[in-house]
Amino acid sequence: MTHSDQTRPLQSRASGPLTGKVRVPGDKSISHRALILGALAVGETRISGLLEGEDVLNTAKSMQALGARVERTGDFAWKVNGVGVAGFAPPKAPLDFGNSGTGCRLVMGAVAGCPISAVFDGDASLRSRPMRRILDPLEKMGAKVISGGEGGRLPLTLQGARDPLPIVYTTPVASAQIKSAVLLAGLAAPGTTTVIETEASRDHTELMLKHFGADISSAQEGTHGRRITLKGQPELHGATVVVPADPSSAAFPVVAALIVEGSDVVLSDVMTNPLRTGLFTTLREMGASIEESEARGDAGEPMARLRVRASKLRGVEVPPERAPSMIDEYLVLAVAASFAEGTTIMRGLHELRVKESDRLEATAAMLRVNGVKVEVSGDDLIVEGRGHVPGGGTVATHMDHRIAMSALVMGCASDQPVSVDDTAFIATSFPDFIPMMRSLGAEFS
Ligand SMILES: O=C(O)C1=C[C@@H](OP(=O)(O)O)[C@@H](O)[C@H](O)C1
Ligand SMILES: C=C(OP(=O)(O)O)C(=O)O
Repeated sequence: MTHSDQTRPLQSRASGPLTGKVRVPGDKSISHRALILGALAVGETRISGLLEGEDVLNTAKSMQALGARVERTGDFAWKVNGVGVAGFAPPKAPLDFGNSGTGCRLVMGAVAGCPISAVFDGDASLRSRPMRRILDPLEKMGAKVISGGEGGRLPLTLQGARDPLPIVYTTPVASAQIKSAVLLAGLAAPGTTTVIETEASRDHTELMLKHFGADISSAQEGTHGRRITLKGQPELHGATVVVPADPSSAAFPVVAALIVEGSDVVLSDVMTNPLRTGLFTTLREMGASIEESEARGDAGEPMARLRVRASKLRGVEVPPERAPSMIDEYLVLAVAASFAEGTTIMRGLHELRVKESDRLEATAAMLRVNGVKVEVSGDDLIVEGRGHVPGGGTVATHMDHRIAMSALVMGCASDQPVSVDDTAFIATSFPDFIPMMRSLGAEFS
């Protein structure tokens, strides 16, 4: 899906208490993986609660272009009939992943294990993001880059391996996308593919591979790392996947409820995989009232109901080893930190520089233009909280959904309204964000 070129500005102003019960959309990481594994399995996969955001819809289209049958059977309900491991057919046209790093990089891994070539492309944001980190291990496994931009940038043509080799690979940065690309290519290789990460990243690929019948195991490596071992050439069977609500999307109403006085908001079915909940841990350390109940799980992914009540927050120091478990949440944490009393120091954020935008600089700019004192020091972000935010600024979103949503959350409680230049990219991950926030009482106009 190509993104609409029309920009959609919006303003957010302080409202009365936010109240109500909502279910944010399905988890983006799990939605991509359900479609990809469904396409690599034999038989039928049924997915409920799929995120119908642009990023995931682009992955669905790419699976179809590679030969799987992908059908929408109802609201958030999808059916995939797969082609089997290494069974992708050559796509007739370039695969367009729009704004989505996850879709593009995971599908590169899956294509690398098939004897086909495919053109990978995306929007201006995705074209600027590094792909060498994916291509390096895939080339070791036998895939080849036929053509591509500088530093392996999109658009590029990848030729998959006829006889993929299993490898032992240590990821150079904590990245579930790198890990997943290697594991998906490793499905087609004979023998054992091993990925070692010195800091554990989200493990949805491992959990879902197991759910689809792969022989995969994971062991502790050092203090914070993991060693993942996958036996190649399994027969993956179609499965039923229930997608829990996305904690990275829940982050926005959670922070809004914390900073708007008198708020009391309930979020159902939020995924609570510990490799995704660093934001909730940090907010609790800051004094946030976030109560968890109705804990349950499906296919190894835990979920719970969260009740969030407005809270007085204080500044904290966030250690660098927590970064992988909240990598997409620092923008909205910086908003919470702006409303806290005292300094919040977030350490080890180098990976934020290579997301949909340079999120380290973009977050600092979002705060600065709204009167918050903030500093970027190397890879650290330092926010001086003063208990209130002046607001009054216009935030540049840089084709980045999470900047747009964070800025709108900031405006929910700032002294003056906060404007954003473009909300269009919110549709990549949280298409109902604006109406859902309004249903809780937010004033967006
Ligand atoms: O694997 C995934 O689903 C994701 C991994 C993370 O990226 P990295 O692997 O680049 O850290 C995260 O930022 C992204 O939103 C989703
Ligand atoms: C970084 C993100 O996604 P992706 O890498 O898939 O574009 C995100 O959703 O914040």
